[in-house]
Amino acid sequence: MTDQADIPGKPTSASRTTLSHIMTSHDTNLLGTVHGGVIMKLVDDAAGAVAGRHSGGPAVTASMDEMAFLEPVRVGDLVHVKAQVNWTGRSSMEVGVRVMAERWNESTPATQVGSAYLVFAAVDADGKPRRVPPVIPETEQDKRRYQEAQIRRTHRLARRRAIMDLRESRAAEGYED
Ligand SMILES: CC(=O)SCCNC(=O)CCNC(=O)[C@H](O)C(C)(C)COP(=O)(O)OP(=O)(O)OC[C@H]1O[C@@H](n2cnc3c(N)ncnc32)[C@H](O)[C@@H]1OP(=O)(O)O
Repeated sequence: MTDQADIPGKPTSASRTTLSHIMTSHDTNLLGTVHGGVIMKLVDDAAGAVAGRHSGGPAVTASMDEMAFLEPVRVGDLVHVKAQVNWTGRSSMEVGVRVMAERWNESTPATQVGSAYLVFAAVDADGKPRRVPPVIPETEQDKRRYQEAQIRRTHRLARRRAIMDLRESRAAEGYED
């Protein structure tokens, strides 16, 4: 991999994307509202487009966390999935997603119905991580999101390290689970 300092940065706005979709009866759960998995698919699609655009090539979902469903989504809702790169590491990008919904045939303002944070890894033709351009936050909101993403990154790594340490110590004590 080349040194990241060689890769010019890209502003947040260069890859920010909105994916819009009208919910139909095919999207419902047994309660009659829209299935959470349908929303998660749209979230992954929008975030994947952003990660691909920012990194200039293929990118895969490494994790999805903090998927929050704030309000039920209904048949006939026009859903807008807004995604942007919040933060970049060496080969990974945190993409923040905000899910908005409005009635498809009414001019009332859209309300927020969900949010999520996903980590994508940019990969080469062999599926190995490759370096990504550093994201350049532009607005104060972008800068806040960058700082918050760094906090989430620190917590993800600390949680993973703590769990690995626990497993290693249990294995050393002879536990086989
Ligand atoms: C768009 C789609 O639908 S893709 C389909 C679903 N996704 C997939 O199939 C991906 C399957 N997973 C993989 O291919 C691999 O695990 C990869 C590419 C994500 C990571 O590969 P690894 O060999 O573990 O590479 P490595 O440990 O160097 O991680 C690469 C980067 O991803 C980050 N990363 C890896 N796993 C995770 C995770 N679970 N959560 C958050 N970040 C992660 C690392 O911190 C690292 O970031 P950095 O380079 O910015 O420091």
